[in-house]
Amino acid sequence: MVGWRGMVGSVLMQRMREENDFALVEPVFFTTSSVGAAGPDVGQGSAPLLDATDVAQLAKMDAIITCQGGDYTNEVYPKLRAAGWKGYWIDAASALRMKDDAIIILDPVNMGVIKDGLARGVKDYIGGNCTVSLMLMGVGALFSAGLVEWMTAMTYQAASGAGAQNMRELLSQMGTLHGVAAPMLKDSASAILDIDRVVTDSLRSADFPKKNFGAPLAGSLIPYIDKELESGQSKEEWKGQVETNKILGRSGADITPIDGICVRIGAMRCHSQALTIKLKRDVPLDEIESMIREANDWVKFVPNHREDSMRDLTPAAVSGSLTIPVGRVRKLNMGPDYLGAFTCGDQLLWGAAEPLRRMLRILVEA
Ligand SMILES: NC(=O)C1=CN([C@@H]2O[C@H](COP(=O)(O)OP(=O)(O)OC[C@H]3O[C@@H](n4cnc5c(N)ncnc54)[C@H](OP(=O)(O)O)[C@@H]3O)[C@@H](O)[C@H]2O)C=CC1
Ligand SMILES: N[C@@H](CC(=O)OP(=O)(O)O)C(=O)O
Repeated sequence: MVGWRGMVGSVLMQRMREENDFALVEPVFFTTSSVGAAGPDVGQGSAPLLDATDVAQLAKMDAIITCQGGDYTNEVYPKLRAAGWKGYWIDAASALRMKDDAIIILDPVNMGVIKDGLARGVKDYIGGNCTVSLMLMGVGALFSAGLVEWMTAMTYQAASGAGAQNMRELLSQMGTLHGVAAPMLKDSASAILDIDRVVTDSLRSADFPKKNFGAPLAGSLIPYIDKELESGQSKEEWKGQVETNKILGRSGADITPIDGICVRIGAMRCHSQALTIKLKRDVPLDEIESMIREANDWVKFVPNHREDSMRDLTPAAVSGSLTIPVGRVRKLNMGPDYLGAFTCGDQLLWGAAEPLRRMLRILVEA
């Protein structure tokens, strides 16, 4: 295990402990920074941490799970394969995702693709982009049933997707804004436009804490995630179509067009998405509801009512859980084959750590 103490890695460790996964394997812990320090005790005693760049040590492993990030993958993976290592590489980073002989893992949606990969001797199993995985956990059944002609996903992505430092910075920004307004908030007679003015001045001030995001997020939003591409899409937006189709095992003429605009908002660790789905035919809403409900054990269909939506379809309700609520499901004004939906999910769980630990189980149980 590499990258086990970072943010994604810590969630992975927590889930593996909860599910007693460590009892099934002989875990060996690596580090890029603290070689020789005591490794975690996951029920088999603690051993000194090994060097995560030592190819000879890594090559002794049957499988490597890494949450260390794309730079690490790009540095170490080619050396390991060049040294003849034939083990399984399970990775949270995007670096190898679109490689021809890599499978993007989301087993409740694409177990068939994973099993086919194992049978063909594929050795690289990579976690998908968080928004893509969370969307497919919610409405993947409609894709699998061949009902989707195209889809747009307009996202509302949490600070955690940008990293641990960004979660801290979001809270610092919130604190700063509250700080400038606090004296006036205490005075119930103060004018709301005066409060708004000091808050806006603070958002625009050079001192506002934005080193990590590069822009205010609290009290604002950031309509761009990941790198800029020549297509006009951000890289996060580009991933929507290529990764969804790859997860579903579709290529060439079978590809379903997907596009949208990805936006960072001030949630902590849950990504939300507003979906517009062009159906290939007019499917009754009760059939759509059944398909979504029955797709997997984690999806939760939320009736399209105000109270249910406010209670169950929010980052506050979902954070820290594996539940994927799908709600606001209704036919849009454009016609009976246009479906609207809203979904939300913890991007550190189904969006990052959970598919990795489940892949390890699939290997152990194969
Ligand atoms: N953030 C996200 O939402 C998602 C991230 N990913 C992928 O996972 C990768 C890892 O992301 P993330 O977990 O956010 O990265 P982190 O920055 O939290 O952790 C990465 C590494 O930093 C090192 N590190 C140094 N100082 C500390 C410290 N004080 N506490 C913990 N770790 C420390 C650890 O390596 P060491 O022990 O070797 O020092 C750790 O494994 C990303 O690069 C991305 O590719 C994938 C999906 C979602
Ligand atoms: N890009 C995602 C997080 C992430 O790590 O995605 P990917 O695994 O595709 O690089 C976000 O910022 O919310």
